[in-house]
Amino acid sequence: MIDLYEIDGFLDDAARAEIVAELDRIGGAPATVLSADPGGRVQPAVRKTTRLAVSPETRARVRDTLMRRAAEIGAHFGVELRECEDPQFLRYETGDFFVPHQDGNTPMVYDDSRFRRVSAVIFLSHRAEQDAPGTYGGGSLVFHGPSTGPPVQVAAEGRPGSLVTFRAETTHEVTPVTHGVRYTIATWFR
Ligand SMILES: O=C(O)CCC(=O)C(=O)O
Ligand SMILES: [Fe+2]
Repeated sequence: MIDLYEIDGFLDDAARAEIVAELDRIGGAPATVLSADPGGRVQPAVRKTTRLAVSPETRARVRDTLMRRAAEIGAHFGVELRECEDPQFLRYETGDFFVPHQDGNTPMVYDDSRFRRVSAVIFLSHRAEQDAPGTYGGGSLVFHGPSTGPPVQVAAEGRPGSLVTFRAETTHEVTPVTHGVRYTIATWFR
């Protein structure tokens, strides 16, 4: 079973629109992209997305909103969540993706990610089959069931302003974006 805990309207529409406007502004200025390589792309075979450097106020605002729901989210997963990492603001353009991976709490990797208990993704953009301004296509956040069982795949609804949380060891991917720009915020509760 894939255990997802979703909160619709996690960000109200005014807050969501303000964040999108800020991301649109930053997205046009490649110099502000946080990344090791000059193009702002990391490990292109694994992941193609851009992390945007938003203002400290916006980061703090999103983090506060997340922490206000930490007890509720932790109760769902039966774990105590004390803190969350600095939220990452992600921009996926046409062709961008993130291959199946786990965010943490997995025996495969022994690094700081092992302290991640619950992953959280906030959806900011409108999804639409047809290419229309302000929408994106493709870019589904798809969860995969345990490799020991029959193949199970579940896609998040991804309504704008909604939050989806899942155990950090749950395998998930973002399928390639086919048109438009997809913005999400990702963070991890510990
Ligand atoms: O953008 C998303 O929907 C998910 C991002 C993700 O999986 C990650 O940053 O680890
Ligand atoms: Fe992830």
